[in-house]
Amino acid sequence: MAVYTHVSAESLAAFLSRYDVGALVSAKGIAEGVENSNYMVDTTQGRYFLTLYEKRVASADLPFFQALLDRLAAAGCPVPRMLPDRTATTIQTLADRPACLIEFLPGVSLSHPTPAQAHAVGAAMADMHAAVADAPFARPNTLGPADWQALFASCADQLDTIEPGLRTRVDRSLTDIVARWPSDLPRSIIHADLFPDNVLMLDDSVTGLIDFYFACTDIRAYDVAVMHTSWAFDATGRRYDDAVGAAAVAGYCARGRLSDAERGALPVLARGACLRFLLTRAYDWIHTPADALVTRKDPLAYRRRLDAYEERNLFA
Ligand SMILES: Nc1ncnc2c1ncn2[C@@H]1O[C@H](COP(=O)(O)OP(=O)(O)OP(=O)(O)O)[C@@H](O)[C@H]1O
Ligand SMILES: N[C@@H](CCO)C(=O)O
Repeated sequence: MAVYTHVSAESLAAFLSRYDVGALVSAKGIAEGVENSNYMVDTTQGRYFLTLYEKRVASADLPFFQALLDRLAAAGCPVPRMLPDRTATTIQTLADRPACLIEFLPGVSLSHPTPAQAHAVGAAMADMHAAVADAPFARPNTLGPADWQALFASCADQLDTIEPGLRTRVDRSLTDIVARWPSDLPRSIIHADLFPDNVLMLDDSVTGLIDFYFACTDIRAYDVAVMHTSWAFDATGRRYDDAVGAAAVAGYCARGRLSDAERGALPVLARGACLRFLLTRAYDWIHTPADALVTRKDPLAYRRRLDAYEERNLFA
């Protein structure tokens, strides 16, 4: 359960009193998620989402996320805006953490998406990219290829405790992927983490794109690759669903465009995505304190995906 920071009812009521959102009725820690502490907050006027930002979100980046969400919402993308209080302050401090009150969106995250649902998500990603095409703000990717070596070094000694041979396995792919990483593909602001648990859906419609806290300026097709790695496999990374993977890419191309060069790069971009999530999951696996109320995500689910992308071209 991702509640690292506990907020007392008294401090939450005082926090809410800065907003025109009514009075606190109830608040519940949200079990999903591993990065931040999240609460679903009900007031006398409605339902809101409260996020306290933890380790991987730098408070200096919050104005970027706020501007991005405002821009996407203005363009009609289904994203939750960060709400301003009565003094127009959006980024607050609560329980010694940066914190924001956020719009609550309807929908549920899928565990077993169908091709039609994956198609809808691909299309929503293309709309998102179009909405930020000329955005006047940017953020570097702090979990891109230039960072993987340091991330690897920070957990290399313990990787074999997760699975014998994992250190050598990761090292081999890391060197090869970084050497092949494309440098000339179109870049834009990307979500960089559009997993099924970061998309809310009702039937085949996308009702929410959430969790933009890894959004950054990077290779646009990398976003498509991240989506493919997370939507086209089951949670364990053992079972690949070609129809779902193909539908996600087709949905993207129905509303956006992938050049031949972007398409040709998808296999190496997907391998890079696998490495990124394998490494952050491994880091968390090793460093999450035993008493943290969080379910650690399995790094091996991404080692298996990495194997699959290295065995054959899943975009052919
Ligand atoms: N604005 C929102 N409206 C409704 N539900 C939301 C909203 N934001 C998040 N949720 C719900 O809360 C869950 C956790 O949120 P989120 O994914 O942002 O957490 P996180 O800790 O940043 O996690 P992770 O990076 O692991 O995905 C989501 O899976 C979703 O069910
Ligand atoms: N979506 C990521 C968590 C954010 O880094 C994962 O499933 O590993």
